[in-house]
Amino acid sequence: MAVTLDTHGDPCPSAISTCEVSTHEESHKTKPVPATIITGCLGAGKTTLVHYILRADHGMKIAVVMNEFGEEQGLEKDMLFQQQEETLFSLGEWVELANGCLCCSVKDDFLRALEALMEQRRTFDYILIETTGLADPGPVAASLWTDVELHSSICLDSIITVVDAHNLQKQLFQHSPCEEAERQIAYADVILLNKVDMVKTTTDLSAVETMIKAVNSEAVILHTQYSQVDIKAVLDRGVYRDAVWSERWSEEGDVHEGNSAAGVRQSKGEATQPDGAEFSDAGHVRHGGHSHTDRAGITTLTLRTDLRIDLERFKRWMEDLLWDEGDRGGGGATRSEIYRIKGIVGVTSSDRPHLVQAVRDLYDITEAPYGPSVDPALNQSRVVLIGRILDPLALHAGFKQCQDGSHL
Ligand SMILES: Nc1nc2c(ncn2[C@@H]2O[C@H](COP(=O)(O)OP(=O)(O)OP(=O)(O)O)[C@@H](O)[C@H]2O)c(=O)[nH]1
Repeated sequence: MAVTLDTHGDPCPSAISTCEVSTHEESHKTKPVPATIITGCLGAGKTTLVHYILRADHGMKIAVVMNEFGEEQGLEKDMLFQQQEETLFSLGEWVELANGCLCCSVKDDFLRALEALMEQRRTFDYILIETTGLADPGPVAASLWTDVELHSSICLDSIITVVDAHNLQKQLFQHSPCEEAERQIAYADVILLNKVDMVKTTTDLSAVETMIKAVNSEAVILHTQYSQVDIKAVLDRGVYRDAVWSERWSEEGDVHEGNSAAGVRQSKGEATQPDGAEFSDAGHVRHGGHSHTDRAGITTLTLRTDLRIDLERFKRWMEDLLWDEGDRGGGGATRSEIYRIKGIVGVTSSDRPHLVQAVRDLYDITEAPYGPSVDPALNQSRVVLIGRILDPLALHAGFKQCQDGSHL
């Protein structure tokens, strides 16, 4: 179906097709496949939600499109499969998009990936699109509508924003806010107010809810722990089935190419740090530098080693990174700000890989229950740091001090 565009380039409401969830028995050729966008700040619980949906008993095969920062590529999938005893029964396809945020620099890749995915449409009934924590969901949603080819085969179902109840206040108001937190809330049809277990009092929780409502009073707000939610609340909501969506987005000025706030911010943030630095440390720490520089100056740095990690030293290093407010790693004003850490590390005390997670000041290191994986890539420890003012030399040096002499 061709999309009729109005004078602003927005599809006319009358041109929007309806969609229903298809099943294997029904024709995959004719019905558009519903797609839900899952967005939310770094570490809010988006992947936890994707995993939860993949394990749930909804009878659908799900294709997952995951947008990660370049050097994170493969890590989420490895972490997922380290934690699952069996293949996830509802996983249809898994697509990863790296090297940027799909709301801006990988938008073309995103559309191409969706087109390629649709060639496999018999293998799934539903699409989940997980954005990076820094994505603006507006352009992502808009591109699902404005791509003529895709529009006939995929229909946007809803936008789910996962909010970290423990960190929202910092993300919205502190000196280094998650720039997109507000937009992600603004676009949400459903907000999972997640990590409620980490909020001490009901008064604190109400305050967080008030902050959300100040940005978006229309969205359905659901309180969750580990993103556990009634599946019907997040899949096949059909929010955009009859939605007059163009009014909403044209008012916010996001759909027009070359005129969007996202486009302006994208150019501002490029190359704020030197890229591609290669580090060699007796052949063990093999790669450094970073790949993606975010619009807000947020970068990623991947640390790798094929030496085993001393867990106690590693924990101390993490605590220094996450908790030390003092003069560490370059000192004073240039101190790194770490928002998110993910990793898989081989440790001296166990043959199983350990999964590392940190969100701002909280971290968690757990032994993988079903490892070690046969994946040769896991003969290497990988720790991905996402933050601002990352100092590669200081961080590599700190990571090196956690390493033991023995190889993985
Ligand atoms: N205490 C607590 N921890 C949670 C909850 N939900 C998720 N987590 C933990 O928070 C960490 C981050 O969760 P993820 O699902 O990876 O977050 P994400 O939004 O996908 O993170 P990015 O992809 O980096 O933006 C993990 O260690 C989760 O186990 C929750 O409700 N309570």
